[in-house]
Amino acid sequence: MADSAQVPTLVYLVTGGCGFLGEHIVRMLLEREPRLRELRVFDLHLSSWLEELKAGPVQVTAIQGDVTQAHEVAAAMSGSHVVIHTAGLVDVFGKASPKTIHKVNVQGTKNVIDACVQTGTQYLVYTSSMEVVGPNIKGHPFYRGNEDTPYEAVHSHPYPCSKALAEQLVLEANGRKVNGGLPLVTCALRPTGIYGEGHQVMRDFYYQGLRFGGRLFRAVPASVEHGRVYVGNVAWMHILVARELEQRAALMGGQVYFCYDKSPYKSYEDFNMEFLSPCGLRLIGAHPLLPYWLLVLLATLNALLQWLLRPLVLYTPLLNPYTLAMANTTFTVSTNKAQRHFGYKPLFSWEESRTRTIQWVQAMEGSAW
Ligand SMILES: NC(=O)c1ccc[n+]([C@@H]2O[C@H](COP(=O)([O-])OP(=O)(O)OC[C@H]3O[C@@H](n4cnc5c(N)ncnc54)[C@H](O)[C@@H]3O)[C@@H](O)[C@H]2O)c1
Ligand SMILES: CC(C)CCC[C@@H](C)[C@H]1CC[C@H]2[C@@H]3[C@H](O)C=C4C[C@@H](O)CC[C@]4(C)[C@H]3CC[C@]12C
Repeated sequence: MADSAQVPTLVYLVTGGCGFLGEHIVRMLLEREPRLRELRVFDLHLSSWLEELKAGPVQVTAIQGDVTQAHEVAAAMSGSHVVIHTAGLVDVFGKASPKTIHKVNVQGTKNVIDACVQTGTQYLVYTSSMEVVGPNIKGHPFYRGNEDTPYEAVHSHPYPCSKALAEQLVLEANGRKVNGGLPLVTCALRPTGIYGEGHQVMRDFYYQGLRFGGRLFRAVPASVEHGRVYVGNVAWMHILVARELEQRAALMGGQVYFCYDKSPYKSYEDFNMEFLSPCGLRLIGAHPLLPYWLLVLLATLNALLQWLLRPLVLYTPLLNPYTLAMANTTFTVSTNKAQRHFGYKPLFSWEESRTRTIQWVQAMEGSAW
């Protein structure tokens, strides 16, 4: 990569750049990567906010494309120095078929790697997921673990299976020769549950609360800790990794990093209430209102209904056996690997992350605020 602080020379491509995380990465790159000459935003669905970014000093190129189409990926990537591959099908609710999830997340990632090789793009940052590790199907807790903590990573759900396979492809591709003879340098970032402005599941919980007269009902014990990380800090980690991969290729190439910040360890619901309480919602119950066996029954019923109704309508409630197991299994990380390897420190404090997220909820349409 060229090294001039004055003359912007670099071309970045962000796949999935119009998604929840992708938008934060795109906006932050424009604000905080002075070496950027062109930013290519590749997504299946292009958002209208991209237009306003085109007025800035960096050339922003919007590319409507599909990662499952190898030729579209290669055409978009030609001449780029760095690719941040964040496009993915995030589905644990049964909206898409297992085959589609595999195609987008695994074949899509393979196409990105092949396009790097074909076009000579040397640096690849992949957005993986904590789910590559767990929670596993046995519900084993992962308590304040790090990248080296032993854990039996066994999955059955299509989403974590696809993320694990894709991550493996990315890590194995490290060191492959790209067009021109230089080695490909790859690494994978594993966010825990991301929150912040634009988070769809938070939006769903908020509207569900409004429908129940400003109340949400506790379903998960407060003692179960669920790892969460602010979207701005996840975006910042991607930008730092992309920036440092060249200089620290030997150290960082082929590595995985959990995404972390100072967000507190809490249960999924208690954590959400950090934002939803100041917006007028209440979480009812110090303990789960329904016994666990009944929740399992309801989740199973939902899964059955989803299957029965599939020919007529897509029924995709938040509660299903997989989401229940996720919310009920402690999974938290405690690590400083990203700081040691590339100097990461969270850009946003917990207080800033919280304030920004609250302001976003308060600005939502139909807000009780
Ligand atoms: N949201 C989380 O809590 C979380 C946690 C860990 C990891 N991740 C990972 O982060 C990445 C981004 O997730 P997100 O929450 O922003 O999801 P998102 O759905 O908001 O964004 C994904 C983007 O990818 C695009 N996309 C989907 N299929 C595509 C295709 N075939 N071709 C091109 N673009 C396509 C979508 O249009 C969307 O803009 C994903 O890879 C996901 O696995 C998310
Ligand atoms: C008991 C129910 C009422 C509560 C349901 C909550 C459920 C919708 C939440 C709980 C945990 C959430 C997942 C977790 O934060 C991590 C990830 C990893 C990421 O790669 C994609 C999103 C995902 C699966 C979250 C989805 C929503 C979950 C399952």
